[in-house]
Amino acid sequence: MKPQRQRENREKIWLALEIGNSRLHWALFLGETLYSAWDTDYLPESVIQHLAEYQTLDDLLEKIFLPSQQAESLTKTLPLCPLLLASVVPSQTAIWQTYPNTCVITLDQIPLTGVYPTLGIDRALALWGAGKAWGFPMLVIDAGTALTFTAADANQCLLGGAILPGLGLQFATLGQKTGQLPLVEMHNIASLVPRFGLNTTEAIQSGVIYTLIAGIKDFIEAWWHLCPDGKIAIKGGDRTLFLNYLQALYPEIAARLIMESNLIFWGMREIVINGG
Ligand SMILES: Nc1ncnc2c1ncn2[C@@H]1O[C@H](COP(=O)(O)OP(=O)(O)OP(=O)(O)O)[C@@H](O)[C@H]1O
Ligand SMILES: CC(C)(CO)[C@@H](O)C(=O)NCCC(=O)O
Ligand SMILES: [K+]
Repeated sequence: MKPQRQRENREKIWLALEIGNSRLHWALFLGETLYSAWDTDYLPESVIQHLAEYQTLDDLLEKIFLPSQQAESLTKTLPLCPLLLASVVPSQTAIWQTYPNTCVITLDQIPLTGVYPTLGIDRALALWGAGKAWGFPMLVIDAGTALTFTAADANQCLLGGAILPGLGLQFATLGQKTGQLPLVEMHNIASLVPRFGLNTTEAIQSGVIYTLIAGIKDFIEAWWHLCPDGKIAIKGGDRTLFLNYLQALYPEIAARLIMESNLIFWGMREIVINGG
């Protein structure tokens, strides 16, 4: 085992951080290899400002909650490693720039053509990562805080996409902006909810989930109309739930979906390794 450890240690170690609207998404890379990926809540500003004081990557990872057995002695004596940052939350970007070895990814580093200036870096990176891994034309569905569709043609040119409130936001909005609707969540619901709900919670779950699934199906059909051989990758915190529903309701669509939570990290790796 020892020779392998030595070989790995010679690979460049770097951290990738994607700041989403709900939480932080992390990956630890050894050269081109994604060694570990995990999510955390946002860190308080006071903690981030002190991260620079940690002397080794081990100390840093402990602070950002990497399941400790994975960090192991691999990182014990290494100095703080480069942090590659992609963020769709400007206030958080500013905080993380206080970490000494940070490089913020911007749209101009991604070789997609036809992008518009305010396109989210998460959408661009996920599309680039998916297209580089599985080929273009590619449609990425991000089942995150916002639900997004982002597509590129065979020439790696952005076709565009769509943005709507994601599953959690739809429940939250109903709970917060009405007088008597409860805050509903979808966690731990293994089976399909009934289409015609006979209580308030079931009615909200049905309304949100079945219209979201219908919307996803409609975008996918429009995509295949445009690009019959177009690929589709799905990511984001609600991807499994959506995939389960699609498998039950539209198995022929589900069978063609590529499910991959790390698309943004594949996009970042392309930029680190190949400069795009
Ligand atoms: N542990 C969790 N914490 C927060 N959201 C979760 C969790 N597990 C599943 N989810 C679901 O994930 C969704 C948020 O997705 P995700 O974490 O991908 O969003 P995000 O932080 O905005 O990231 P991104 O911007 O990369 O999409 C919520 O709608 C929620 O229902
Ligand atoms: C749509 C979100 C919130 C999805 O995370 C993000 O990509 C973003 O803030 N985008 C900017 C607007 C755009 O992509 O057109
Ligand atoms: K999001």
